[in-house]
Amino acid sequence: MLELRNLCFQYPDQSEEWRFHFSVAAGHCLAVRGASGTGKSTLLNLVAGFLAPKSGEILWNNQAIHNLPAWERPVTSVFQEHNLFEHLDVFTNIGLGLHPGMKLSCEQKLAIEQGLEQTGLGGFGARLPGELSGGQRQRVALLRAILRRKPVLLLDEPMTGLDPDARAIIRDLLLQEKASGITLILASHDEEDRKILADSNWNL
Ligand SMILES: Nc1ncnc2c1ncn2[C@@H]1O[C@H](COP(=O)(O)OP(=O)(O)OP(=O)(O)O)[C@@H](O)[C@H]1O
Repeated sequence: MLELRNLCFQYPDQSEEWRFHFSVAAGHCLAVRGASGTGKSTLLNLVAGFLAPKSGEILWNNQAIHNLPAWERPVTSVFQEHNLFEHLDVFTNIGLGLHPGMKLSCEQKLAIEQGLEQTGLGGFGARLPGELSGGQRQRVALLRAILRRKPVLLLDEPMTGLDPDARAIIRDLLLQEKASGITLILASHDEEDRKILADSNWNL
């Protein structure tokens, strides 16, 4: 279970203060709702470890994780800026998420190939990100996050720019992740996505 206990955050020199207090069970999805600028990305950045809280705790299975650096947390994220390496092909972009030196097992290589097929990107492994559409880049970023197999997946508007077919593929993928026990936090403006994926909501 992921738990935020009285987590308090404020940007330096800003008056607004956020307070988060909720829990999400393993295999469940919490949707974060709120208008633009209300703090959805801020919340995800706190859980990911890219921002430090003023006070409060983040726990994973009752162990405090808020003092751990981002790379040691049981968390992976897909943010709006896809953060793909532009000079590396799709396969390498995904592979580097699994092993920073690209020392991949046969199973991992197979999982990347299968993931590409499953997300409609079969045969795209050798392309550079600049040779993909926005929606295709989004799928690569999602696949990279999913294949890292971290217990918590943070998603900031993961469906933005996807056509209905790609959207359905990604929704199915995320439902599969939930069914396999992955915990999701989803920031999304889209009510249908939230309806299909979320088990609970946090309103900002
Ligand atoms: N680094 C920062 N320093 C100061 N203020 C910031 C910083 N980043 C974001 N903010 C402010 O914090 C508030 C929340 O921003 P955040 O990006 O979390 O909103 P959001 O709900 O994700 O918005 P959107 O839906 O538009 O992505 C906004 O008012 C924003 O201007």
